[in-house]
Amino acid sequence: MVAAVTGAILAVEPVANTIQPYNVVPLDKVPLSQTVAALKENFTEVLDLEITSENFVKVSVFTNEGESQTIYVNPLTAERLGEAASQSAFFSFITNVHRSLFLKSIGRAFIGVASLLLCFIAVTGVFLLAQRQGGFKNWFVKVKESNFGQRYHIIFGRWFLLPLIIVGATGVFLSAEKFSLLPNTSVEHKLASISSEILKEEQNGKDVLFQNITLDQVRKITFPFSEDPDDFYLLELRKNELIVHQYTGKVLSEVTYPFVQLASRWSTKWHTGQGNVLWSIILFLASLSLLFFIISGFNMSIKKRKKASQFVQKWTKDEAEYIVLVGSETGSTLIFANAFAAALSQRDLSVFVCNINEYSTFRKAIHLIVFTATYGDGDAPTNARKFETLIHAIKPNQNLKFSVVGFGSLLYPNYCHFAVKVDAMLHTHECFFPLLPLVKINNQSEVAFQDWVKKWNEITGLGLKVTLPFKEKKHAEEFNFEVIERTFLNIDNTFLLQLKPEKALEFQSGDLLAIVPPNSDTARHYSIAEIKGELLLSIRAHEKGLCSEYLATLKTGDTILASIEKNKSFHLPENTYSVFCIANGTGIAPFLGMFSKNQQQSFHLLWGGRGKDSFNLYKKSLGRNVLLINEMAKSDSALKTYQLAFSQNRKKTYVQDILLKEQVEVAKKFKDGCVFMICGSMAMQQSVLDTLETITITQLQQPLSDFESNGQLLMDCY
Ligand SMILES: Cc1cc2nc3c(=O)[nH]c(=O)nc-3n(C[C@H](O)[C@H](O)[C@H](O)COP(=O)(O)O)c2cc1C
Repeated sequence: MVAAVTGAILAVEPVANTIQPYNVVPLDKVPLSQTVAALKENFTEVLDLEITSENFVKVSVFTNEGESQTIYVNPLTAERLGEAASQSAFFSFITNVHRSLFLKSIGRAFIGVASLLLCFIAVTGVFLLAQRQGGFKNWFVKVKESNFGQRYHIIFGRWFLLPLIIVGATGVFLSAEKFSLLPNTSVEHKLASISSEILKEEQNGKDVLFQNITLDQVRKITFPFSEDPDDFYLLELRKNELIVHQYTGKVLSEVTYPFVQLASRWSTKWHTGQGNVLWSIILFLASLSLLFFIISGFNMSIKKRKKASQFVQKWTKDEAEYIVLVGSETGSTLIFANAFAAALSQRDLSVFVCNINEYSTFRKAIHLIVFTATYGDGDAPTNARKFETLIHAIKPNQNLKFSVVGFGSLLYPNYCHFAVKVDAMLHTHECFFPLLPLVKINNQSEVAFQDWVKKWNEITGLGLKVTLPFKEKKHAEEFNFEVIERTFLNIDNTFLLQLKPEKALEFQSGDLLAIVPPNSDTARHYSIAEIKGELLLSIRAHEKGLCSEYLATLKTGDTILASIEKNKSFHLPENTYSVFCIANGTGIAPFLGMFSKNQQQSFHLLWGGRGKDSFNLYKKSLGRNVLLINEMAKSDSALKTYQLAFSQNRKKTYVQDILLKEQVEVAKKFKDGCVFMICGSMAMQQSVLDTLETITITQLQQPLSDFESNGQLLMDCY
C-alpha cells in the first residue's frame, strides 16, 4: 500500500517536469557541433552537457563572470533558459519512502520482494480474469457482477493489469540491480595512445564527427578537462560510448553498452514514466487501482474466510448419513450448505460437508445433497472441476438418494448449467436415485432456497429450520403508520390495506414495508404501492399467517409500527418510455402505485389470478384511464392498458400462455427497449422466465440474459 500511494505521487513528478518550457527545438534537427560551438562562445568553460529524459539540454558551465552554473540552454544558441534545480525535497522524500520505506537495505529488499509478488499476482490475475470473462476474446465484454469489489476488480483489472505487470517487472529489475544480482555492467575503455602531434588536415576532425551526431542520439557529453591533447571528449550516446580526441575527432575508444545496462535504462523509464506524460498518467492510475485491488481484495478474502468458517464438522465422511457436497467459487453457496448442515446437525442427524472435488465413498451415507454454483461460461467452480472424473471412477458402497440445488445468475446465458450437468450425471448413475427434481436459485435468493427446503422437508418429513446467517439485516428505523382503510376479504382471502405514515417519509412503489407482528420477532415484507404519499398493500390472509391475520384485524384509525426498506432494483425505471408489468395474485401491489403516477411512459399490465372476481379488488386502485385490452398489439396505441389471465376459467389461462400467444409483440417490445417488471410468486416467475427465454431465443436469436444485463428485466418475487 505504501508503494502504491507513493508510486501514485511520484507519477505526478514527470508530468510536472515535462511541462516546463525548456524543450525549445526538436533535438534530431540539431547537430552536436552547433551546440558545442555555441556553448564555447557563450561560456568560459563547459564541463558537461546532458540531455534529460524530458529532452531538455542541461549544461554545467563557468560563465564569463567565473560563476559555476548548471542551467538549461537553447541547443541552437546556448542561450540560458533557466536554472536546473535538483529534485524537490518533497519528491526526494517520497522517492526514498517508495524505494526503501526509510529502512535502507532491508526496506529495499522488502520492496523488491513486494514487486516480485505484484508481478506474480498481476500475471495470474490476467489468466483468472480471462477465465472469469469466459476467455480472452471476452476481455472487454460487459461485467455482470453486482458486488462492488468484484465488479471493479474486473473493470480496473482489464485496463491496469498490464501496466502493473510492467511496473512490477521493472521494479524487480531495479531492485536486483541495486543488490548487484545482475551481471556487472560498468563500461571499460581501452585507450589507444594519444599522439600529441596534430596534423593540419586533422585540425577540424572533431567538427566533422560532431556534425554527424544529432542531439537526440546523445545522453551525456563530458568535455575535455584542459586543452592538453591528452584530455578528450567522453560521448555517452544512446547505444554506445565514445572517447574522442578533442582536436582530431579520432575515436580513441568505442564500447557498445551491454544489454543489461540498456535494460536498466529502459526499466527506469518504464518504472518512473520520466519524459512521457501519457505513460506517467497511466502509471498514476495504475498505482491508484493497485490500492483499490489491495483493499477490496483483502476485504473479499476476509469475507470468504468468514463464510467458510461457520460449520464445525462433528462427523467424519464415513460416519455421516447426510453428505453435503459444495461447489463454490466465492463462498456464498457454502453459506447455504453450512446453514443446511447446521440444521441437520441441530437435529442430531449426522452430516458431513465437503467440496465436490473431495467426492469419495461414504460408508454410512443415505442422502447426497449437492449445492453448486456455476462459473465462467456455464462451467464448474474450481472446487468442483473433478466431479465428472470422480463420479465415474468411484463406485459408492451403497445406493444413495440425491438432490441437487443449483446456484447461478440469470444474467448468464448458461443459467445453473453446471448444476444441470451434475444432476444429469447422477440421474444416469446406477447407484443414485433422485429425491427431488433439480432446483435453480437465482442470485442467492433466500426465498427460493427456503422454498426448496420446504419441499425437501415435505419429502423427508424432517421439518428442518434453516437459518441463513447473512440475512440478519440491521433493523431499519420503525415509524408509525395510520390505517386509512382496510377492505374486506375477497374471494381469494385477499384484502387491501391503505396506510399513512405519521411523518413524511421517502419511499416509492416497489419498496418494501417490514412489519413485525405481535408475538414474533421476524419481520414480514410487503411490496408497497405509493399513491399520493400513502401506502397501499395487497395482503393475502393465510390460515396460520401470524402477520396477515394481525393485519386483517386492523380497523381505520389504528396505528401500526413498521419500517421501510428501499428496494432500488425494483423501482420504476425513469429512462424508458415503455414498461411491461407481469404479476400474479398480490404481486400486483407495486404496479398499482406505478400506474397511478401521471408519467408519459406507456404501461401494460398482465395479471394472473383465479377469476374475474379476484381482480375486482384492484380495479378501483388501478385508476380510471386504464383500459382493458385483449391483444398486446393494441396496447401500443393507449398509454395505460391491462390484460388478465384466469386460472379458474373453463379455459385455464396463465400469464405465460398469453406471453407465448403474443410472442411476436413481446419480442418487439424487448427489441424496442421496453422494461419488463415481474412481481409475484416464485413459481410464476420461473414459468414466465422460461417463456420469455423461449421468446427471445426464437424471435430475436438472443438469450434473455442479454436483456437482463441491459436492465430490461426487473424481478421481485417471493
Ligand atoms: C465470472 C462469473 C461467471 C459466472 N457464470 C455463470 C454462469 O455461466 N451461469 C450461472 O448460472 N451463473 C454464473 N455465475 C453466477 C454464480 O454462479 C452465482 O453468483 C453464484 O451464486 C456464486 O456462488 P459462489 O459464491 O458460491 O461461487 C457466474 C458468476 C461469476 C462471477
